[in-house]
Amino acid sequence: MDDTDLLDILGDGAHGYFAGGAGDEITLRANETSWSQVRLAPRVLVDVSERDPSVTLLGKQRPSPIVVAPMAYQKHVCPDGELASARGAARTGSGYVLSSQTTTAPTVVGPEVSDPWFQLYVFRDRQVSLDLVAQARESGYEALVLTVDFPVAGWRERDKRTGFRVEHPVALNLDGPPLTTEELFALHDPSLTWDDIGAFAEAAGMPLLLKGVLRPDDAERAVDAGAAGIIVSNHGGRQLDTVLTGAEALPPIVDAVAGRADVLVDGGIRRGWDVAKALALGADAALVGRPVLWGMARGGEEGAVAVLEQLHAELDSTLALLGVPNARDLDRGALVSQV
Ligand SMILES: Cc1cc2nc3c(=O)[nH]c(=O)nc-3n(C[C@H](O)[C@H](O)[C@H](O)COP(=O)(O)O)c2cc1C
Ligand SMILES: CCCCC(=O)C(=O)O
Repeated sequence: MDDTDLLDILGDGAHGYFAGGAGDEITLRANETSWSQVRLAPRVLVDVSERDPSVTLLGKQRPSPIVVAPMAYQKHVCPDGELASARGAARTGSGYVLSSQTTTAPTVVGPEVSDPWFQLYVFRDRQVSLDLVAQARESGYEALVLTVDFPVAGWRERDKRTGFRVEHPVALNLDGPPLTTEELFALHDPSLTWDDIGAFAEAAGMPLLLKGVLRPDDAERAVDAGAAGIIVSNHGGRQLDTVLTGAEALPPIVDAVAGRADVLVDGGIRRGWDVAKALALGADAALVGRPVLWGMARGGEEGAVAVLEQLHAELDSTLALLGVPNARDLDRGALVSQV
């Protein structure tokens, strides 16, 4: 996709923050290429006159396996911010995860989309996190996504160069002058361990998913700690550069979890056939991040809808051409080999 316009729309600071990754951005690039290296093996002469993309997540049928990933500070992308992405998700039957680094309150976003999930960061001031959990519970969120790959920020050279500053992230009640991302990231609690997970699971009062898991042993530990789901993710290549990709990490994690929890994946999913590959490798759903932001940058809510509609149309085309009309029937038999 030609994205030369995004720098003009967003400016150097915001563009660097939203598009960028950590270090040399090796993982950022690998996220996309590793999906393209998974090869599909279509079956012919299957009746594909009716296709069904629905999946089951947290025990409930969902119209689509595509979920909008939690992403911070969306008012820097378009004026409606998180309302644009949430409405885009609602209009296309996509799932939605609101970031706890939101620029629109959870209470405002919640009613816009059915069964949204709330992403939580654990801040040094744990009360701030617990207050966010309470807000999410009261405004009808279905699940809590605890992100565990951000004890400290990744080494983000674009932000260091531009000094990008964030306007008032509402959830943190930070009035006062805009803060650099480094100042905001320093609010995270780097001392969080497995011992703390139980307390958040209890406070949640709703199913808990752990986001940012890349190892099967950690996935098993998450299941043992009571997680209802695992999100296999390297944070869009923004944390530790040169870590493995979602496509690489997914199969052994699916095997280790062995159906005891839902498994989702993200990072570099750009096309409907990437979504199909994620499901074929054993994921229950796939999260999409930056493409939704690029739609919003170009056209607000309508732009988010356009991106999500195209992903759904591509998935539908993939189910037909692959000879697997129901997304829930995708398995490794649809693939030549794993990455
Ligand atoms: C600008 C930006 C902000 C993000 N903010 C958050 C966040 O607040 N919480 C979180 O758990 N993940 C966050 N992520 C990571 C995404 O949820 C997701 O893991 C990743 O972007 C998926 O990769 P993709 O952008 O290649 O689709 C952010 C990603 C981006 C690009
Ligand atoms: C303080 C967290 C900021 C959002 C985030 O997760 C990211 O920029 O990747």
